[in-house]
Amino acid sequence: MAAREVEFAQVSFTAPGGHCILREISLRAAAGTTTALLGRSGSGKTTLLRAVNGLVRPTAGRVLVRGRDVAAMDGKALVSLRRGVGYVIQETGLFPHMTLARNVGISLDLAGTDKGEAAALCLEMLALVELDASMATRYPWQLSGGQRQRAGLARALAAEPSVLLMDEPFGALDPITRAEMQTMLRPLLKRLGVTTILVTHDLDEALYLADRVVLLEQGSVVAEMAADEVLASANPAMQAYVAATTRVRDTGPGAPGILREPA
Ligand SMILES: Nc1ncnc2c1ncn2[C@@H]1O[C@H](COP(=O)(O)OP(=O)(O)OP(=O)(O)O)[C@@H](O)[C@H]1O
Repeated sequence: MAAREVEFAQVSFTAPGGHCILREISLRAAAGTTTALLGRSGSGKTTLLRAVNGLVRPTAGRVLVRGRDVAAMDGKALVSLRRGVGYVIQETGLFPHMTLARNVGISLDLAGTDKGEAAALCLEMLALVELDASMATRYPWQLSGGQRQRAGLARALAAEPSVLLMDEPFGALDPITRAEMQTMLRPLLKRLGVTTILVTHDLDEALYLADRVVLLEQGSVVAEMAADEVLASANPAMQAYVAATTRVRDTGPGAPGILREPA
C-alpha cells in the first residue's frame, strides 16, 4: 500500500464559542496523490486544510503528516513541518514590497541556501510555473492575477515540500486563465510527486486535478471516492452536489451540450 503522507484520524474542531466546525473526520491521502475537498461555503474545508500545517489545532483526534502528529509539535518542530508543507491561497500572500525573486526565494533564505544557488533556484521555479525569467525583478502589483498565482505556487514549491495545501488557488481568476493554470498544474503535481490537498468550489477543477474527492457537509465527510467515480456515484450527497453545481455536462458521444437546469 502507498505511504500515507497525510492522515486525519477522528479529527474534530470546536471553536472557542462552542461552534462545532469539524466532526470526527477520518481521511488518508497517499503520497503523491491529489485530494480535492468540496462542499458548500462554511462546511469546514479551509479549517480542515489548516489543521495540516498546524494553523488549526484539533480539539480531538490527530492529524499525522508522514506519521508525525502535528498537534504534538512544539514551535521548532512546527517551523520545520511548515517548511515541508507548501501553502497556496487565493490571495497569494506574496509580500508586496519584495520582487518576485525575493518572494520566491524567501524560503531558501530562511533555509540558509547560498545566495547564488538561491537565485538560480528561483529562476528554475519561475520556469516550472511557466513564468518568464524577466518577471523576477517585478513586484507583485506589476503582475496579472494569473501571474501572481503562478508566483505564489513557485514560492510554495521552492522549499521542495512533500505536501502542498491549496485553498481555492484559482478562485479569483477568469475562466480562461483558470483553465490555463489547471493545465499547467496537473502534470506539474504528478511530476513533482507532491501530496496535494486542494480546496475548491469548482467540481470540474476537482475532477481534472484530483485523484480522490471528499465532500464535506457541516463539518462531516459525507462522501469520499476516486475522482473518476464522482459523476456516476450512487452516494446521495455526491449526487445532490453534482446536480446542484452542474448546468452543462457532456454525458457522452452525441450529447447535445445544451444548457439544462440542475435537477
Ligand atoms: N477560529 C474560528 N472560530 C470560530 N468559527 C470559525 C473559526 N474558523 C472557522 N470558523 C467557522 O467554521 C465554519 C467553517 O469555516 P471554513 O472556512 O472552514 O469553511 P469553508 O468550507 O472553507 O468555507 P468557504 O468555502 O466559504 O471558504 C464557518 O462557519 C466559519 O465561520
